[in-house]
Amino acid sequence: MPFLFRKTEIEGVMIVEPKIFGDERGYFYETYKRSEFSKNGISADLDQDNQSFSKKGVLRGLHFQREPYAQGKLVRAITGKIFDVAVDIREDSKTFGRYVSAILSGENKIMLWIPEGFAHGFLALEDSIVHYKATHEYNKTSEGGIIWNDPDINIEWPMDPETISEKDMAWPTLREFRANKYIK
Ligand SMILES: Cc1cn([C@H]2C[C@H](O)[C@@H](COP(=O)(O)OP(=O)(O)O[C@H]3O[C@H](C)C(=O)[C@H](O)[C@H]3O)O2)c(=O)[nH]c1=O
Repeated sequence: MPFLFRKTEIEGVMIVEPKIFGDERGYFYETYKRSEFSKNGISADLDQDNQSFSKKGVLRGLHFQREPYAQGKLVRAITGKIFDVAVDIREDSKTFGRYVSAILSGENKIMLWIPEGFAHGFLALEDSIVHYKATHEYNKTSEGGIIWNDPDINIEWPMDPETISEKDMAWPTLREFRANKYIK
């Protein structure tokens, strides 16, 4: 079994633990396998790969793309350590506005699967290189965001962020986002 899939407290969000093959040279492991992921209900249509480097203390997010460009994401830290967060913004979800967090690191090699309909962000607990696969390609005009310290979501970040982009500081709260969505 090359992967162990574990459910989380939010329907659809999965922790994925790869099987690491270590030997005297180092290690090898599969980071994605269409057949295994599809069997476990994870989309096979991963259209884009991303990689970003974040210095310790950088917070990126909380981002999403609106339909029909909503992105499911398979996130992992290649090096360093991040506090990864997925916020359920699926209007009809019983866990709307709730979040799941996971520590992803080069050391633990754990991946987080985040389905479409979530806002995603992370805080770099160390200098970190993050790689993620996404189910739709980047579509700038459909980009949206929620402010990282939304009081209703109340994410318990493990440390205060040191660097947040101007764009990320300007996102609305989830409550404001929902209200604006219904203003025609
Ligand atoms: C996301 C993206 C960005 N870009 C360009 C646009 C900007 O000129 C530059 C930096 O983009 P941005 O500041 O949005 O990068 P992040 O803050 O890391 O955004 C990501 O952060 C959180 C954690 C996510 O989950 C999203 O995938 C993504 O929004 O890369 C592209 O060319 N393609 C892309 O797919």
